[in-house]
Amino acid sequence: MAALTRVSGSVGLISLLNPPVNALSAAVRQGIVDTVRRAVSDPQVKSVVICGQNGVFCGGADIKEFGGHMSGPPLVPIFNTIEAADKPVVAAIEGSALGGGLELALACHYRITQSKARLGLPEVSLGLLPAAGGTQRLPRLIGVPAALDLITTGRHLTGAEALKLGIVDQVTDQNTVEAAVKFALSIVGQSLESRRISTLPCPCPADIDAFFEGVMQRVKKSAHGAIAPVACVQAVQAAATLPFTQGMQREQELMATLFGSGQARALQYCFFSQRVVSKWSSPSGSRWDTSKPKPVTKVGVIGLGTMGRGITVALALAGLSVVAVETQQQQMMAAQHAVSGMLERTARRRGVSLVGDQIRYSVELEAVADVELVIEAVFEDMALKEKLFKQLSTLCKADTLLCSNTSSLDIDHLASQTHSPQLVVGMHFFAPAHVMKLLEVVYGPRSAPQAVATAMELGKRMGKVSVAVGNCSGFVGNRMLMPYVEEASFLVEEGASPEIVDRALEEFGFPMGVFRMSDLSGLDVGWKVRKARGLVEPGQMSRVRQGRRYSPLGDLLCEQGRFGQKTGRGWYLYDSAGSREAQPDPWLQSFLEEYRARQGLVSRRIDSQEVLERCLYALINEGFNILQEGIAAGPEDIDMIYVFGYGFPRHRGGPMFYASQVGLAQVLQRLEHYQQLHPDIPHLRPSSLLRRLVSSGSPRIQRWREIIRMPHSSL
Ligand SMILES: CC/C=C\CC(=O)SCCNC(=O)CCNC(=O)[C@H](O)C(C)(C)COP(=O)(O)OP(=O)(O)OC[C@H]1O[C@@H](n2cnc3c(N)ncnc32)[C@H](O)[C@@H]1OP(=O)(O)O
Repeated sequence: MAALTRVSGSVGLISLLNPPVNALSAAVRQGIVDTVRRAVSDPQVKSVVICGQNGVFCGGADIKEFGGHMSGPPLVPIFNTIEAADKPVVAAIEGSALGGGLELALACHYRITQSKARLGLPEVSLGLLPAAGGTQRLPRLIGVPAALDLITTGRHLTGAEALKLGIVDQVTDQNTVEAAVKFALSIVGQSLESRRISTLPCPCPADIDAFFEGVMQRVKKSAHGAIAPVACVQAVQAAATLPFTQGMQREQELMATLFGSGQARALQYCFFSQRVVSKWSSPSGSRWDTSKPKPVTKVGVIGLGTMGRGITVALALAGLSVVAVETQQQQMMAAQHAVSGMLERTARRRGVSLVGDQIRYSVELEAVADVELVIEAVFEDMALKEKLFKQLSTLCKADTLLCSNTSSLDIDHLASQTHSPQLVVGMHFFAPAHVMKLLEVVYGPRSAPQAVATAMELGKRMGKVSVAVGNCSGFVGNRMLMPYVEEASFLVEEGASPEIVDRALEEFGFPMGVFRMSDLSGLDVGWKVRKARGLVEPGQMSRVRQGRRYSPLGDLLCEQGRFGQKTGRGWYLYDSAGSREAQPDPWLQSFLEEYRARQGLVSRRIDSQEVLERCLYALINEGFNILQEGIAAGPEDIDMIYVFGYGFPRHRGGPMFYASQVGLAQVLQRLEHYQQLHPDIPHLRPSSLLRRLVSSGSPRIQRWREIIRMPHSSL
């Protein structure tokens, strides 16, 4: 798993051999031990270069090994041996040097990198910390603030950025291994004293205690309950305050705590789930590996409201040509101005040059006649969309893909308006579309595999996590959201306040609770949807509609003009329209008291456990229904939708993984309990798939797909 050859007479070239990313599996670690020993003891070898096979240096520790019994030599002594070698060792970094891969490079005496290579310590995103000396060597090399930034965020740097920070010694656009070999030849015989990072003092800010106190406060606030970022700060603090050996001990202790935690398991599940969802399949048998995407260079976007603007920006940033269409000149000009501003800000933040000249604006629908793919982003109005799809089907090229950004409408119905229903899919983006990572790609029974593959591929090019899902009202994300939001309203009817509900959900790890989120996105959005479904009865307070329990609270607030942040009042009170500082509203409290009195509801004390169980288990239960119906191919699809689109805390793995950790039997038992108390709430009725999984012994989540596919009685 690692090979040693002698090149240019005296350079020992060690190549890591573990495709695709040369992860540091037990065999690779053993290979490094053996090859380093041979290189160091060979008198003909005067210097050493370590590289990775196939243009990738090393993707870090083998994450697959984390779940089982770890065997083979540990990394820390291997890296210490490399650093202590009396011959210069040079890391030749191509592709990626991540996690243990970068720690290996930091143990070398010199680092040479390709300019486009990706370097970083992303362990925090796996619920871990860089525990092969990364938290102790990096601050010594580049100083505490810069190291903290990289270690607590896990962000990747390019080779060029790494040079600026002082992580690498040289960047090359030529053959990196050849450059490293040449460099290794040039440094033979030079002192290595100053090149052993573990021996360097750690450059620290002046008032170190105050500095770490401030950092810890910031990190805790943005971690939303994740423990790894906090442990990363503690480990770097050890580098700043302790000698190297003691710092390493502290690093190991902190790692041991993280390693066994449920959070690390959840985050590692997310890592693999993100890759699982890219390998999509549909019940019709089409699959990612048998469906070839169509090449797309030019995309039309119809409707330049908030969503259309964000989609236009995301497409332009991905290097595609865009034809952006609005109906009126004035709206088009306003959109053009807004898009330019968004592009400018994003380009500045990402440090890339400005793009924008590949966007053409028009008020004529015919402008999209020659594009390969259209994304419709007009108002959520079926009649309007029907008309548009009919027009597009006539004016676009025969093989143009027609996609809708609808968040809940029937894709199949839209497809039936066109001459080629097989070329219609949903591309459901999340606001702001140029920022949010999630894309739901919605296929109908008639969607061609190539149409799905093309939308998935386009999403990938736009940097999205694309998840293929079946067609149903609300698809996966919004369909599951409905019971979650409804439960929150029922709890408020029964005695909770919006603050109690939101606090419980925020302590669980959501960046915002239901009501703060509703105020942010606008209460009128859900009101419109409920009106379209015939649920709204103006001025009425009845709590049963369409044969099931209904909370009219949201409608009543809208009738008062309380639309949330934009009107300065919603579930909370704001200083002014548009302000973000939510305050509890005494008016709302009296309104709720009066409402409960008129409904004959006796307010009771509701604790955070009930909030979590009722909101989350209702959401999870709908997830099981979705799995059972084949709308989502597996629990990973649902979890990635919730993590990337709905702020579900990543360190909990997503709703379905969370359910598996709580225990399916427990989830079932609590749903049964609440269903008995609230027989008029259908979404608390346990899904038959949940029952089936429990009666199959609650298998590991990785086995659910298999059980879902097994033929079963519907009784
Ligand atoms: C004592 C502890 C010391 C150190 C701790 C660590 O090092 S933890 C690991 C830290 N490293 C990472 O987090 C890097 C993870 N990998 C990536 O970010 C990307 O895979 C990478 C390297 C940038 C390559 O991206 P690319 O898009 O080219 O490929 P993809 O992500 O699809 O990966 C290809 C397949 O390789 C598998 N894989 C990647 N990294 C690892 C890894 N570190 N361990 C095990 N397996 C890894 C990945 O799952 C893909 O597998 P597949 O079966 O094809 O889906």
